[in-house]
Amino acid sequence: MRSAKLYRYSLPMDSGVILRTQRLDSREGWIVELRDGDAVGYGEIAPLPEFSKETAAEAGEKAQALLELWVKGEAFALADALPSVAFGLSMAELELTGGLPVEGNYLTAPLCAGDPDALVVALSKMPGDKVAKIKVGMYEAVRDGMVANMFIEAIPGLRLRLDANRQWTPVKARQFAKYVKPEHRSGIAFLEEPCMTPEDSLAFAQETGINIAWDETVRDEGFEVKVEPGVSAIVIKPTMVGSVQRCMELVKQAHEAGLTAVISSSMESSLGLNQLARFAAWQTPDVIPGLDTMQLFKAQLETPWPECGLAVTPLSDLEVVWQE
Ligand SMILES: O=C(O)CCC(=O)c1ccccc1C(=O)O
Ligand SMILES: [Mg+2]
Repeated sequence: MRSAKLYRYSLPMDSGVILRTQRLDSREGWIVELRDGDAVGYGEIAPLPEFSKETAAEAGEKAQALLELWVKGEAFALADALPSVAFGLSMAELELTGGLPVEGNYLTAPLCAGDPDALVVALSKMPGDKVAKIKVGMYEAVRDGMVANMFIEAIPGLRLRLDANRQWTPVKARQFAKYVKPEHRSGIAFLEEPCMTPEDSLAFAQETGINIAWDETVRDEGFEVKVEPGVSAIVIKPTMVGSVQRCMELVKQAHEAGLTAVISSSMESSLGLNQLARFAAWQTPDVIPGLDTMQLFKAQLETPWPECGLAVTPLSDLEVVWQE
């Protein structure tokens, strides 16, 4: 006997969270609960404003329509579903059927969105390989270059991930590269999406010897994983990419092409983030995932994130918007 519930959540965010042009005061999304006999599975559907194409309202409506069919015994038709809906429903089904291993990789790459000193502290506590992620492209490219240099010099063995979110013109990208000493360039594991177009980013990688990674490009129409000079990784954000099956296919293609696949957050709640940590441990066991986004929240949801002291709202406190 199948049954399902759709919960609505709204979680307060840290006051400084800015997404592209807008401040994000609260994170809005849906949790699906699937039941079949004694088995239960959860999934999170939370389009990210300014990044996802769909809104939370649209995703909620589509999810409900698919859930209505599912409780009647039909399979989820996810091929044309909105990415966030495809991800949440497929994840809930995977958990329901016992397909998602319990063990997670909670050793995420510390994310620096502002204070470099906080990052030095986080890195000094990090066991094993030291990997960190820094957002660039928001201020002067020259400053970004100096910050990258400084970290690589200060922390031996650091593998730095940088992310410009397509902010630079080729000229600005070159200004950045000029300030990263040639002997330090290999300390940059990759720079995500330096330029506005993939063509300019590829040219930048070849010109500078700095490896790049695709993130936004992975979600572009017609994207295919391929071997390209200067490209070392693809970043997979399941909420923006789609079903777990599609994400697994991308991981497999990346590995076949000799690329690193990095599972990364779209600022899911602690419930979704925990599932991503489990997904990452399973699908990309040798790679540190990009999941350091709990620091952007002021509350957790249902499943606590390790070592996060924020209060946890249980699912039972949420509004159930639909159930059958
Ligand atoms: O990838 C990570 O390490 C953290 C997540 C992250 O940077 C991110 C989170 C939400 C939206 C966009 C991005 C991004 O990679 O640009
Ligand atoms: Mg990115």
